[in-house]
Amino acid sequence: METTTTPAPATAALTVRGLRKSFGGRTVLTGFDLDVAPGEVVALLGANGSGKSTALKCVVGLVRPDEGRAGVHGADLLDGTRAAARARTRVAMVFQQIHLVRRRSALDNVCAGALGRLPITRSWSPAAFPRALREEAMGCLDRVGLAGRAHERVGALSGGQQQRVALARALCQRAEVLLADEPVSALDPSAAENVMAVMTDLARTENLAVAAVLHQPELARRHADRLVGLRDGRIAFAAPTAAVTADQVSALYVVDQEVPA
Ligand SMILES: Nc1ncnc2c1ncn2[C@@H]1O[C@H](COP(=O)(O)OP(=O)(O)OP(=O)(O)O)[C@@H](O)[C@H]1O
Repeated sequence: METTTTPAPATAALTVRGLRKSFGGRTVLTGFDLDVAPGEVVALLGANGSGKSTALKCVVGLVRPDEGRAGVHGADLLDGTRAAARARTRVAMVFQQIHLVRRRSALDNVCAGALGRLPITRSWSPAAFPRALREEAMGCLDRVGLAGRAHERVGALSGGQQQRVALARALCQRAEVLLADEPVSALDPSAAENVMAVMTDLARTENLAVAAVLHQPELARRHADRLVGLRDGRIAFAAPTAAVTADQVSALYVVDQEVPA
């Protein structure tokens, strides 16, 4: 398959270069580059097993890449130093399976987004969250349209609302980069559209750089500024959304197509 790429944005918040990862001798990701500018939404597309999640997990250190670099505004994320660990707090991750504490309130969960920047003695106790933080968290919930549900248990909220709480938590983390791994795959079409709209709005208004793995190409077309297509662990295309053809997207999902070595 022909690979097409366009130049990276001039000032990227997230810069990824040359990621490679193998599991048990099998290369599942190679030559992975990505740039995401502040306020930009980039969608990662590709068939099951094409390496999308591995790419995002490498960026935040959940998976250790064999090769490659990643940085946020020039600060290295992966060099193993304490500075890199600090830099990783500038990157938030939202998953398909929502990682919230269901028995805690939405507000407490959003406050928890700030744990990485609070003194280490703070415990996971709502009473320990400073008033200023609770006010900030309330503002974050307001940004995703859930201020009115702040004191409800997360477990009582719908999947779409929970995903919006997860986005509010990322805001409270004061993240500059948001990586979302299939954030709407478990949602019905209307909730998926709503969560994508909230995420895109946050990118624009909070200057967040967003990279999202999506399984719905049409949703990606409606919300993303650029599309990155992965096939068999390699980038097949990376271009502004309008420049990517339907055939290029379809080719990502063709099962038995021969791929040049
Ligand atoms: N921890 C692991 N150990 C071994 N193999 C793994 C591991 N994580 C991922 N893989 C393999 O790496 C390949 C890429 O997986 P990855 O989850 O990145 O794909 P994906 O594009 O996100 O797929 P999906 O859309 O199904 O989530 C797959 O073949 C997968 O089985």
